[in-house]
Amino acid sequence: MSSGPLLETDGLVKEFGGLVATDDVNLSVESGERVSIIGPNGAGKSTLINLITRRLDPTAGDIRFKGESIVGLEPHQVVQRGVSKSFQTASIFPDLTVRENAEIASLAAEHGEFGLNFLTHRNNLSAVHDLAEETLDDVGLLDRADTEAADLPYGDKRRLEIGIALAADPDLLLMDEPTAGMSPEETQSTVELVERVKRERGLTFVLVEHDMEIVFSVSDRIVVLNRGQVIAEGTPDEIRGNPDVQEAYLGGMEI
Ligand SMILES: Nc1ncnc2c1ncn2[C@@H]1O[C@H](COP(=O)(O)OP(=O)(O)OP(=O)(O)O)[C@@H](O)[C@H]1O
Repeated sequence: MSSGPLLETDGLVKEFGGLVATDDVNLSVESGERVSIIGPNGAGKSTLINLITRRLDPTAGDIRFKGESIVGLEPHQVVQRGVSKSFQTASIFPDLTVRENAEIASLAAEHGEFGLNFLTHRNNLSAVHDLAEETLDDVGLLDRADTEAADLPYGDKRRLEIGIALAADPDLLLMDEPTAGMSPEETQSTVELVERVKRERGLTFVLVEHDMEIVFSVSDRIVVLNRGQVIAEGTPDEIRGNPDVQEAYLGGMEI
């Protein structure tokens, strides 16, 4: 394992037809760092995340995790290397209980493409059980462990999604708009959850988020994308007053 950044993109480009969604992005995330990616609609934030998780193939450039290129890997292999993604993905199995969902997530990270054979053995795998239990406790769902996931209220489902991502015990957690569609109360409790996990697990994360209050409260560093390019990066204080950032958001939100 190298002593360089945990995650590094090098000249990363993604084109869709004639549209350049990611334009020569050089992103670097140190272990233990919390980085938020912001930018107006269509700036390329989700594309960048999907490139890192290998849901999309880059047109050019490289992505290194722990010093090794991951561009040739399948999505599940990236998870096994230690990258988890939460939100905006249908990661929950609705017919299974909350606990089973968390256990499957830890199994999947351990074993890669999982099959039913792992499910039948899950009760013997105490490490998997313990990690799932600990994770449900972290996300405040332990008392609902035996509930079918489909029966959870919306906010709890989103917490379970975080739990599923954490149950893989990731070195890097990617979060794409964790509070989208949430009520103010659910948003508040998700922010508290992210802050607690940040504190207790010392997790490295990359967050895509429109809500500036959240971004400014949880980030060590903010990277601003506009039309696929990084136009600014810095601490929350540096970004708040940056004229290029204000310009990119003109007509959009005040930050
Ligand atoms: N699969 C795709 N095929 C074609 N164009 C795409 C595809 N995915 C994204 N795009 C385009 O790439 C650009 C960047 O989109 P992306 O979703 O990454 O932006 P974003 O910053 O996440 O936006 P938002 O804040 O609205 O979610 C947009 O112009 C979008 O229309």
